[in-house]
Order: sequence, then C-alpha cells, then structure tokens
Amino acid sequence: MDMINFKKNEIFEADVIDLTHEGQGVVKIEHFPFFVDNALPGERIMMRVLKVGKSFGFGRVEQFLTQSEHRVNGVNLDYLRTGIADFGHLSYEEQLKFKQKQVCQLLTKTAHKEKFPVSNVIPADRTLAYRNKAQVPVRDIDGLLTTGFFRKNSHTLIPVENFYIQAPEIDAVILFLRDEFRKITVSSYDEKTRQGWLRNIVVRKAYYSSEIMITLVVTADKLPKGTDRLLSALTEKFPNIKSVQLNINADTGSFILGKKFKVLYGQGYITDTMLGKTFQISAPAFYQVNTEQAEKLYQIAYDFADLKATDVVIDAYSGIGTIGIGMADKVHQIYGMEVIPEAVSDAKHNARLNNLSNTHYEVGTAEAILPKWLKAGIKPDIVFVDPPRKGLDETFIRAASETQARAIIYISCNPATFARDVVRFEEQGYQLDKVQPVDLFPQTHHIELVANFIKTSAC
Ligand SMILES: C[S@@+](CC[C@H](N)C(=O)[O-])C[C@H]1O[C@@H](n2cnc3c(N)ncnc32)[C@H](O)[C@@H]1O
Repeated sequence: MDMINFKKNEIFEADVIDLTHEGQGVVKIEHFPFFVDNALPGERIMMRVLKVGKSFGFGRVEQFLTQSEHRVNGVNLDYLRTGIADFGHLSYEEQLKFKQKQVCQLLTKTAHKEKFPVSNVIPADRTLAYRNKAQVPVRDIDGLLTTGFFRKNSHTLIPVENFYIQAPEIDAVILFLRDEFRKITVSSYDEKTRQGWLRNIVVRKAYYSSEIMITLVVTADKLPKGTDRLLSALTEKFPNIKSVQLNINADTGSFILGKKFKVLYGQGYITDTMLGKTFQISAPAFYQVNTEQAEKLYQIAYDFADLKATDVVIDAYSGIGTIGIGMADKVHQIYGMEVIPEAVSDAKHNARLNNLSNTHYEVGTAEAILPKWLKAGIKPDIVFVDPPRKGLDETFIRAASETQARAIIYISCNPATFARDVVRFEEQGYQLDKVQPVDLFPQTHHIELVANFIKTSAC
C-alpha cells in the first residue's frame, strides 16, 4: 500500500483508538500512528498534523466531533503539556483501571505471565494537592524571572502558578520567592549561555508536621544583595519554614541537585512522621512524595512479608530508613543500604529518634553491599527492595536469591523494569505471588506497586 505523504498542518478526521502510557491519544491514519495530547480513546476528532517522523507522528486536536464519557472537562492544558498532570483529563476511576491494565500488559509482554491476577489499584483519598515536594525550574521569559514547568521532552518553560497536584502552601512559597527574587533582580539560569544564578526552587512540606524546607539550586554560593531581607520576609510569612539551603550546581548535566549544600536559615532538614514513626529528612535524601499513599504501600509490604519477631530483614535501597524503621519493632534485626550518604546519616539518626537499637545502615550500592553481607554470614529471612526507576541490578538479584530468604518484597515505581526483574527472580527460584498497585501519583501516568516473591526451590 502506498504510504500517505503527510504534510505539516494537514487536517484529518480520525478516531482515537488508544492511550499511550504517558497519556497521549493514539490515532491511526492509513495504519500510520499519530500521538495526540488531550485526546482520549473513543473520541472522534479533527486532528492537525504537527510533526511527521519515519514511523510515527504528532498531532493536535483541532476540534472534538465526539467526546469520551470519561473525559474531565476544564483541566488546564498546561498540566497535560508539561506532564504535571498528564492524565488530568481522564476520570480518576479510569486512571486507576488504566494503571492496572498497564501492569497486566507488562507482565504478559515482558514476563510472559498471561492473566496474572494483579489486584485493583488502591485509590488515593486525596487526588489533588497531594504532593509534598516540588522541583520547579526558574528561567527568564521576556526578561522576567519566571517559575513554572518544562514542556514535555523539552526545556521550554511554561509559566505555572497553581501546580494542581502539590500542597497549595508549596505553590504559595514558590510564588512568594519568585516575586521577591524579581524585586531584588536576581538573575535566572540560561542553559544556552550557562549564565545566571537561580536554576531551581525545591520545596518540601512535611505532610503531618507541616515543616517546610526550601532548597535554592544556584550556580554559585555568592548571595545576591537583598537576600537577608528576603529570608526575613519569607520566614515571617511562612513561620513553619525550618530550613532554607543553597545547593550549588554549576554543571550542565540533567541532575537538578549538585553535591554541595549550604544552610542559609534554620537547620539542614525537616522532620515528619510516617506510620507513627518520626523521620528526619535531609535535602538530598529521597522521601515518597505522597505520604498518605506511601503509608498504605508500606503497610501492604509488611502484610505481604508476614513479619515474625525472629526475622532478620534486609531493607535494600533504604533511603532515610522509612521502610525498615516502620517495621523494626516487629522483627529481630534490620540491615539497610543506600548510596546517598546524607540519607544513610538520616536513617541512623531516625533509628535513634525512634529508640531502636536493632538497625544497621551502610552507604554503598545494594549490588556491592549485599554480596559482602552474605559473605559475612548475614542470613535474612525477608529481603525488601525499593529501587529507583531503573530497577534492580542483575548482581543484586543473584545475591538476593542466594540469601534463600523466604520472601522478597519488591516495591517498584516502574512496572516495565519490575516486569523485567520478575523474569530474573523466577529464573533464580523465586515465584511471583502477589502484585498490588497503589496510586501514589493521581492525575499522572506514574505507577507504584508492591509485589511479593516466594521461594520455590533451593538455589
Ligand atoms: C525509590 S527510593 C526508596 C527509598 C526508601 N526505601 C523510601 O521508601 O523512602 C530508591 C533509593 O535507592 C537509592 N539508590 C539508587 N541506586 C542505588 C543503588 N545502586 N544501591 C543502593 N541504593 C540506591 C536512591 O538514592 C534512593 O534513596
């Protein structure tokens, strides 16, 4: 069949037949796929061609001829364009079904587990304003320091004042800082020239304690004139601010934070509680952005593990120790490892804060430390893993399987790498038993799940 020679700005009438995992509608014209923002399956649209590649293109909705019954109307399109809320136009019930389907499809496709009984996604009670953390880029637009979010797959700043899914007080702090920085004519970072001072504003607001920590990511630690007055005004307006820090990052890479921090006000951390335990959280350390849902996630992980008072437990990728400390008084001993030194200091401090004497934390990669612990004779009964999006290293999976632990509890924020790791664990004699997604990220495509593997054969 001859392929249509699509031209930019041409308009076609078409059905939206699917949704990508990042929330774009899929339209096929003569078998050629186009990805379209703000288009839902079941809708018929007039689509304008924006860009055509070799095997797919991008389009824009010019007009809706019919709309899906699952559409949420009136959502600011910037939330879709930036990915702040790339599923904001889909009803929450459908978002949950879509996420469950994604997990099933990945288990079928990657792990060849047809019809694995993935449980229904545990919904969030709070589907907006739930995030306890914002990382907002700062750039100039028409000569004016502006805060917002990058358009998806680009570094073009779209101004945003109401971030919709994060705690409103975080938005208020960002706007206050933006306006004050404008007054003292602070320069914002320019990626092309690598000039300018302020790159990002990172704000965390602890969910239960309401303590706020602000990190200003800047290119040099010299403070602009007027910063002292600005800090006084800021902390007077928001008395729950406990920490303001500079983070110096003059690199061109894509990491938001540099290595060096300097405290400008208060202390270098905030404190919050999770499942009744107290946690100190430093600026470079990971902390789940949806506290209420993370508590549900961790509780399910503990239930899957069927903890016993005699259990020796490994908490791999331990961050500030939340998972291990949350169960430490129910088991014999916790061993945790984590690459970020400040997070490990937090974990050690957090164990003391919670009067625990049965935890041990080390700085290093899970794949290097676990084999070392095995050699030293540590024999865990349960291994918890909570890796970043790239999932587990093969060396780690082999070592975790060699432990002969009775179960491995896997918390994943990326079902694609999780499905890959399912295959590896099953090759090593651990059978996937249960998969429970929990919605930590309403209005977005992100999926979190907890799974357990049980030992089936001696390795
Ligand atoms: C998803 S977070 C989980 C943290 C913690 N379990 C929690 O619930 O807050 C993943 C953690 O793994 C750490 N990390 C990344 N790569 C690692 C590695 N190779 N070995 C150990 N920790 C790693 C990150 O710094 C981060 O703290």
